[in-house]
Amino acid sequence: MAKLLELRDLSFGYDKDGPLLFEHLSLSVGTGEFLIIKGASGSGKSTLLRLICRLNTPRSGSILFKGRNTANIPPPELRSKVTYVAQIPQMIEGTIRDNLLLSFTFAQGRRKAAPDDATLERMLEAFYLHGVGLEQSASKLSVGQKQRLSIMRAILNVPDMLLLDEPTSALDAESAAMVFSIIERLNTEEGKTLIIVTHSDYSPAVPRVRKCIFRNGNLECA
Ligand SMILES: Nc1ncnc2c1ncn2[C@@H]1O[C@H](COP(=O)(O)OP(=O)(O)OP(=O)(O)O)[C@@H](O)[C@H]1O
Repeated sequence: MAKLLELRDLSFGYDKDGPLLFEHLSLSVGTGEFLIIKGASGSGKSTLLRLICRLNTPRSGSILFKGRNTANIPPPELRSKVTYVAQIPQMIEGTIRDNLLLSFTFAQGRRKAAPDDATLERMLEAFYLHGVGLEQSASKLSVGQKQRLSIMRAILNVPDMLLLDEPTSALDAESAAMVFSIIERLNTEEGKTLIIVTHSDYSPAVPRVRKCIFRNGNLECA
């Protein structure tokens, strides 16, 4: 199986000279894998996702994406291939269309064709955002609606890998099931590699799932 992502002997702590949150952490993720990461609150799950997309910098060790050290990949380029969806959805001031097409306003995103309104509207329906118009202000949406929009925005970016941090934490059971089914299709039909942090009992119905637990600074994967 081709390695897409490799964490090698990674150590990280928030304060330069302070204690380490984890050390000697290694992980290999193959193309098309579906990783679920669980672990107690504060164990370091979000930090790990943030390290992978260069929102944090390791104290030591390296992260390789397609064999390249991510320290040498400019963040916009890396994030167009490895897209992170934060636990607390972030919207820019503007319409829902502005937010969905955000990546296409940057040089990296302009290389891809921006989807038209009809495509965006079909996607809003698929994400149970019926009645939400593209011209509407994004700031007036509920947290659960923003959470779904931020996942849509990440998918529109057409990354190789999606890092989803508790993607359904603000959703009711029905909406959560719908988001998970979309995520599973991305994996099984489009071959996207996924790493999902979740506290839910979610167990995906996909063939290449791997479950990991973050515990005492170690990532234990089945
Ligand atoms: N910006 C920061 N500065 C300093 N410490 C931080 C920062 N962000 C997180 N931490 C600390 O690092 C540890 C790991 O945080 P992280 O958010 O990665 O945990 P988590 O496993 O994702 O938790 P949760 O399940 O509650 O989201 C926690 O002790 C947290 O307080």
